[in-house]
Amino acid sequence: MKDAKKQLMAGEKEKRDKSKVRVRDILGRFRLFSPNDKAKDDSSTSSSFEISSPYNTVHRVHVGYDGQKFSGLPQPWMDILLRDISEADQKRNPTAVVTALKFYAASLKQQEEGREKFLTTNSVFNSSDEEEIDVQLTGEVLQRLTMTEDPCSWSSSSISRLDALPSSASLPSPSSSSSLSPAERNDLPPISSPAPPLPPRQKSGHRDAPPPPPARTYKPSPSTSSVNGYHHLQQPSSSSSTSLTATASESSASSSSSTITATPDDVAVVASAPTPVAVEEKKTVAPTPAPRVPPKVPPKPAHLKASSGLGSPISSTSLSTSLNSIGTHDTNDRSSSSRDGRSNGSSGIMMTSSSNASSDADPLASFNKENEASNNNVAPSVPVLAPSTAAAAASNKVHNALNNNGKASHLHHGEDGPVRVRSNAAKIEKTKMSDEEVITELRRIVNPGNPLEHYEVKKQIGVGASGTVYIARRNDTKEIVAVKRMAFKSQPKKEMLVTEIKVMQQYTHPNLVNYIDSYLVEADDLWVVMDYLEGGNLTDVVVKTELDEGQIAAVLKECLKALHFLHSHSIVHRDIKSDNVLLGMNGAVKLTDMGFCAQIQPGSKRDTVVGTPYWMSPEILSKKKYNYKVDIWSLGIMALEMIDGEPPYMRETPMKAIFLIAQNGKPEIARRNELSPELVDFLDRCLVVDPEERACTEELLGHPFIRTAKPLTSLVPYIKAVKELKEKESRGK
Ligand SMILES: Nc1ncnc2c1ncn2[C@@H]1O[C@H](COP(=O)(O)OP(=O)(O)OP(=O)(O)O)[C@@H](O)[C@H]1O
Repeated sequence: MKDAKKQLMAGEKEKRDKSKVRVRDILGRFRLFSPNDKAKDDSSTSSSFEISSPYNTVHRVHVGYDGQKFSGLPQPWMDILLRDISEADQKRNPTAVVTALKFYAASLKQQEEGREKFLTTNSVFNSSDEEEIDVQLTGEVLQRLTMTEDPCSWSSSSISRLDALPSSASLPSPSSSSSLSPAERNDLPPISSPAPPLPPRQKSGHRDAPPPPPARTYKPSPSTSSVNGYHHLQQPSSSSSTSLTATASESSASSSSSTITATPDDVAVVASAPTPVAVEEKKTVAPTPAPRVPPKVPPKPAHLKASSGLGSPISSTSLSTSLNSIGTHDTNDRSSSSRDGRSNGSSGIMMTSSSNASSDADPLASFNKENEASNNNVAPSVPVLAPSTAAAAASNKVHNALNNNGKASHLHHGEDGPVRVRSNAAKIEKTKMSDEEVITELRRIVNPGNPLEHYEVKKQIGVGASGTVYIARRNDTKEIVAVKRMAFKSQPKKEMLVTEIKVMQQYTHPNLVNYIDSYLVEADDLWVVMDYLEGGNLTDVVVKTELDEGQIAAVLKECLKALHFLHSHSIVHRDIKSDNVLLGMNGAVKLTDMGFCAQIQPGSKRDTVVGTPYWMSPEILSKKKYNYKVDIWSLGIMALEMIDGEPPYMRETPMKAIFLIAQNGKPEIARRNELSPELVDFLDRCLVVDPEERACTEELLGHPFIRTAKPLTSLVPYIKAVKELKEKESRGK
């Protein structure tokens, strides 16, 4: 290995001397990223755990925690948990374990659907699909957790939920609401003791550390047999749990639950009967609890005050709260909830997952809304078809969803004339569009005709999760473009592709990869034609070379300009990482991959889990409400990528990485002492756990570190060197 590296280095020495490109002495991550290696790596990491994939199935895993260790997990999960997170660590921070388990559960869902993006360094699809996977903690777990860890870590999660509570709501939380969770303790060490030290990330040598997990292609371990404790329960998709209300036994660990208690995040602690039955929990009416003194509810943030009506309470009879139910908050039938948040005689606490943003479950909803709103300084709205078309039906669906989102009432025409009906009295319609509707919508936004009449496809340049990217030449102008071709019908998240095209069509900026055309050939072969960025992606550069601080500042400045543009149009990118930064041979730096973009109305927040674990902000991982500040966190992680060649915890398994992010919050800056104070401060402003305290694009664009940016041309020798190295590598194969 060392010899090969020496040879490679020698071969490039001459050029490097000339261009002074500092080549990184680590190639592992890059190699793992090669599409050819993908299948190999996947197969090497897969084991024998297989889960069938019935439609509309709820998988529920009831997890117990006795203060010492987790129980009730299927054995393969337990094996992975023990392999990745030591018992001591589990004990130290069970909440972080739960966060990791939630992601693991979601990864199984992804696996069932044949998607392999989850728990890899590739992007994670949003969690609206994950609502049907459910990890529930049972028994004494809440009580134990609140006793064994910092009790305030639970309540801090509740704080974010409390934002949406009616101010009169009481919260009989066992813990104080004033303290911060581990994840919120910015700049402080983890709760009880520090996390296990990370492997040192020296420039050279750290790749020779103990064998790392397959970094870019991690896949959860499968098993050949069905597993204990893993239930498949048929349930209509529309009835997926969306309540954030959670219940727990209050005092007696062995008795059935008698008190409704708010729990952290979306963690459902179902009735503490020894063997709870998942689906029935929704129908259970908890006995009326003894009155409890409500703790002080933190003041509601100003941006939520005006929208209390949006936080339509969810019935406490919806006891089953999915760990993965976020992002589905508009699908509940809230008709049974009364105004004060109580229902069916239950005196449980009502919490709502509704944010005052539109649904995350359907990114189109917000987009269509945006289209309808006049946004003249950006781009023309997408035209609306006649109501008789399927597109109009889809559009109506979106309208219904928006109306039913608690934002508007509508007129009901009864015998005695129109009656204004409260929006939350109407049945909420699930906003998810059918495949047919999505295709109709797609047809509406793509160019008509055959792309082969306009473009000549030259050669393949890359393979992504959703399709293959080619170089092509435009017949009329002879311009070289990139074409991404996707088999649309087999895409797991068709709406996201439509979203991506819409974002690209509507928002053009010098620091975004610009859209040129799109076509749908024979209802399946989707072409998206865009700028060709010959320099490839930033990942290749950060893995193979070491940029200096001036160059790092130059890249960050360009990314910040793109983010500033997106954020000022209320768009959050949600998947910022080096893989999604493309480079031109002239040093141009452009953001790509708009599939996860979402519209966030100013002042509002979202809660769908979207992104790529290693780059994800703590608030996304812990399923709190978030806003555009998530991009700033990810940008900080990307800065660390440029410094170290990889994001923090990259050498850990994804499960452990999620645990560590949830536990530690802000990552350790391994080479802090080697960095300029300006760069350290820049990182410190991006990697702030509390998003309210985290810098915005405006602040960062004026940051002293960004002012040290070198000209973009300084990147050119690096981009060229990497291209040559890659070509050499592919010739050697
Ligand atoms: N406009 C472009 N110009 C040059 N190279 C590109 C362009 N778009 C993508 N690529 C390259 O093609 C490869 C595949 O890109 P793609 O966007 O499909 O990857 P992905 O992000 O993994 O997939 P997906 O977007 O489907 O999740 C990557 O190496 C990327 O750098």
